[in-house]
Amino acid sequence: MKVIEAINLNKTFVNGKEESHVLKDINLTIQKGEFVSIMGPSGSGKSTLLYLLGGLDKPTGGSVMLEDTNLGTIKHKEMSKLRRSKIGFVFQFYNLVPNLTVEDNILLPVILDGENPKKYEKKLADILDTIGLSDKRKLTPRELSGGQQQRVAIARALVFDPDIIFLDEPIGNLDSKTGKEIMQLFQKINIKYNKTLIQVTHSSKSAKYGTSIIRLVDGQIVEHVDVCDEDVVTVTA
Ligand SMILES: Nc1ncnc2c1ncn2[C@@H]1O[C@H](COP(=O)(O)OP(=O)(O)OP(=O)(O)O)[C@@H](O)[C@H]1O
Repeated sequence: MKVIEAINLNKTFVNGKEESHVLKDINLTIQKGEFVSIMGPSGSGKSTLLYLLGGLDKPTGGSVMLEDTNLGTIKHKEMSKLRRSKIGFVFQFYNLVPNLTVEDNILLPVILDGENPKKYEKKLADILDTIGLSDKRKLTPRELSGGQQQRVAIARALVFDPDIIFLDEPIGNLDSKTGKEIMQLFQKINIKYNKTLIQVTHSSKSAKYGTSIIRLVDGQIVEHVDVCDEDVVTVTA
């Protein structure tokens, strides 16, 4: 089943008199359950593409369809609703609130949404178990390692049980051992929970935890290929 489709997608930034045409006629389809890695040289438009696919920015031409919804024309209020119910984001820097506990950071989207966090107690316990931080729920981010902080950010992205999770260089700030553990967690989320994941990465090692690779060069897709079976890093969940 198709979850995201980009049709003749273009993005041009205008700074004064200067125009930079960053994405050029991108056409792509992402299927449910895919774990896609967007790769390419610095400045090729990877993050721009991720933000357009996730509805964080609007195209200047063409469209992004999330199932039946056109993200370019959707109203602000509907987009906020969609973000809560269907889409999660994890960034390179964890963006946690320093003086809130692990559990309050995870439940922040629920609290901001005006919902009763008590209703999410079971969900919270399950997510803490998935990310392996059940015993750290009362700590604050400064009492955690970088990898643990990223796990909390992942948990926060999972709280509304989104279908699609967007990852912008999610292990870019971590050492290689911790990065590997986080990639294994994403693979578990992809396989065990059947979530669609889309990540921007510079690392071909981390791309191998996924199912396909999109290569961007100068704002154009030059390749969208499956990760070869022999290359896939398989984790026993
Ligand atoms: N808001 C903006 N205004 C103007 N130009 C922008 C804006 N955002 C991105 N760009 C430009 O678009 C181009 C692509 O940026 P983008 O961040 O998508 O690339 P990237 O492939 O993710 O790069 P990197 O690997 O270095 O993070 C760059 O030249 C950047 O300067």
